[in-house]
Amino acid sequence: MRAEKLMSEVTVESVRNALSTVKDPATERDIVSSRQLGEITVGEKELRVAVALLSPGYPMKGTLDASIRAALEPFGRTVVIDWGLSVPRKPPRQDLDRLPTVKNVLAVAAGKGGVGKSTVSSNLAMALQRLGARVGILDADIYGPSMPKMMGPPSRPCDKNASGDRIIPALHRGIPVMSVDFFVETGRAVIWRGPMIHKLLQQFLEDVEWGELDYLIIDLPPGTGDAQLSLGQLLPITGGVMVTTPQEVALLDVRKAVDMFAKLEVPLLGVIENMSHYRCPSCGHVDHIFASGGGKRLAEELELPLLGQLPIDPKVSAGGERGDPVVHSAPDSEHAKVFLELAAQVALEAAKRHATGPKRSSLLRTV
Ligand SMILES: Nc1ncnc2c1ncn2[C@@H]1O[C@H](COP(=O)(O)OP(=O)(O)OP(=O)(O)O)[C@@H](O)[C@H]1O
Repeated sequence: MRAEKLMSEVTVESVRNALSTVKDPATERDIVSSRQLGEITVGEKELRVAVALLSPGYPMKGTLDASIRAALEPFGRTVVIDWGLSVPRKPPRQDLDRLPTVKNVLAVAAGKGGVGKSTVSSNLAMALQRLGARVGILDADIYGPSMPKMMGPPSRPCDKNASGDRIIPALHRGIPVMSVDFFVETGRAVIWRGPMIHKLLQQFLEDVEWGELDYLIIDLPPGTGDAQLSLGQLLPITGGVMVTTPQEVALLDVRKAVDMFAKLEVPLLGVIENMSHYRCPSCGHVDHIFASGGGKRLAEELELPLLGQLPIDPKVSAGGERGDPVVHSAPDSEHAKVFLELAAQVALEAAKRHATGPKRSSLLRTV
């Protein structure tokens, strides 16, 4: 009798009510008010619900799946969940909305040069794309642009639009890329003062047809210079990720870079430790060539997540040299898996940032 009564009450509304108790584990918000719940279809024997995940490769999908099934269990029907992806957008800010079609801006930074920031940027972009997100890359490393080389030959070069008033970015492996490299003769040095860098970056943001993107990844120059200052002023950055190697000498410079982000009021999403260790392919022995645990200690000190620890791997550097990031050249390899997990963590932290009320970059005045 009880079961019959319950059966007769299965409506779209009752299913929605049941799901309003389900919280997304990343944000702690219920999936109805956060608009993650889509279409509900009530069948004779089946309940079908569409649910959007907030980040690609969402690491807590299993927990959310179990909560939804538990909430719908009393209806006594087979539950089918159609998963989708709906990356939340950075909060609109009229005065700084230079990129209305871009949902999130992620800045990849490093305290010092050569720690693998560009390697991380290129593989992070490829990994987010592989996980289903729409991604672009802005190479803001004005003095040492390496993104076009690392991403391989373009399928479409950077060009002007038909009316000549907008820039169409180059397309590398399906990813729109803008870089100063497109405008400087090979082998020539860029010797620019701060105002010129500011103007160029402003153009890269305002005059480029980026299209609809979930994430625009900015490959920053190392250290604390003009490009960081300009970007902090020009647009709201969802978050920065700090790439470091494990040794103390690299960490000293990271702390300065972290301080700059704080002054620019750009939130940091976490720390990535690159060249964390080397695993011998023959015997499996793990060597910590550049000391061990520095990234973890730094993350703890800054109270930030350690987003990933990337091993030293000749395939990773060979991929960069060849212009074929390992996530693209060997997508099912162990090395690619590390980058895919890292990308999922970065995207998760960006999504959480929206739920917990992001800080906004305003700055410059207070620097
Ligand atoms: N995990 C890794 N395993 C092996 N080689 C790596 C790894 N990460 C980076 N490299 C290599 O280290 C060198 C420096 O990397 P990359 O150019 O990405 O550093 P960067 O921090 O962007 O440098 P820059 O100061 O020029 O901006 C490159 O030759 C790259 O291929």
